[in-house]
Amino acid sequence: MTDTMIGVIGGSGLYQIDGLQDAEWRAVESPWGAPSDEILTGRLDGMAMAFLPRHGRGHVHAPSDVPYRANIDALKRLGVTDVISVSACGSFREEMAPGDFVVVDQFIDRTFARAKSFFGKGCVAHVSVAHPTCPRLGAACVEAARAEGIKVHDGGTYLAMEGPQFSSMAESKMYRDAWGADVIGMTNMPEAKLAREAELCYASVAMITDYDSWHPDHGAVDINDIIRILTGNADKGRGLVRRLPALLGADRAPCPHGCDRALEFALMTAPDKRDPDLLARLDAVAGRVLG
Ligand SMILES: CSC[C@H]1O[C@H](OP(=O)(O)O)[C@H](O)[C@@H]1O
Ligand SMILES: Nc1ncnc2[nH]cnc12
Repeated sequence: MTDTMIGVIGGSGLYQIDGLQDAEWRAVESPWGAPSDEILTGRLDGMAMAFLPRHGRGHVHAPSDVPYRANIDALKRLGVTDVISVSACGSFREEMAPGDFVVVDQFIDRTFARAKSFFGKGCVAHVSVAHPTCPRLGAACVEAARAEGIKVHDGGTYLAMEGPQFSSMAESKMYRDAWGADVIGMTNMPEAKLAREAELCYASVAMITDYDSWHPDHGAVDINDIIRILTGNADKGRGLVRRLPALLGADRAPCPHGCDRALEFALMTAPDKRDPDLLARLDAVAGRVLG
C-alpha cells in the first residue's frame, strides 16, 4: 500500500481550486524544464493533493507550447499517484451536449509538434497505451460526477488536434463520421502518454463546451460561447474533485490495471549503452525501474 496523492491538471477555465487545507503555491523544479506554473499543494479531506493549471494562471501557454513533460515529471516528483486531467472539448455527438462531462477512455492522437516521450536515444522504452486511461480512476470520476448531479458520459474517444485553430467543417465531419471520435480537444496528448510512461494512473474528465463545426444547427465554434459554458462548468469540475478523496481512499492498493507498473518490461536499451545524462533526467519518472 502507498499513500494516495491526487494531481489535478486544470484546463481552460480551471486555473485554481478552492478548499485545500495548508494550501501553498510551490515552484517545482524539473529536469524537463519549467512546468506550466507553480503547483498548488495542500490537503483535501486529509488527502494530499496537487493542482497545476495546464495553461498557467492567466492562460499563457498555447496547447502546442504546454510543457507536458515538465508538468508530468513535476507531479510525479511531488508524490502524485493519480492524475485527473480536466479539459474543455468540442462534441461530435448530438447526445453529448454542451455542459455535459465525458470521462474519456480512448484517444486518437493527431498532434505533431510536441515532445511525446521522456525516453529516446540513450534510453529507449516502449509502453503500451492500448488502454490509455486508468479504469479504476475513471470509474471514481464517473461516480463523483454522478454524486454531484453532473450529466456524465462513461467513456468516449477524444481526438487530440494540434490547434490552436479549431477544425474545418470537413475535418470535423471526418473525425466524427469516418473516425468515430466522440469529442475533440488540443491537450490530452501527449499528456496521457507521458503519464503512462511515468507510471501514473490517468483519467480525463472532458467538459463539453460546443459542437465543433459539424452540426447543421450550430455554427462555427465561437470562443465566447465556450467561455460562457466554461464559467458554468468550472464549479462543477471543482465539485467533482472534492468528492475524489472519499472515493479513492488514502491507502492505495497497486493499480489492478498495471498503470503504476507500466515500465516493468518497457526498457530496451542495454544497461551499458544507457546515457547517464538522460538517466539522471529520468530519476523521478523511471527511478523505480532504473534503481
Ligand atoms: C478555450 S477553447 C480551446 C482550448 O480549450 C481546451 O483546453 P484544455 O484542454 O486545456 O481545457 C482545448 O484543448 C484548447 O486548448
Ligand atoms: N471544438 C473544439 N476543438 C478543439 N478544442 C476545443 N476545446 C473546446 N472546444 C474545442
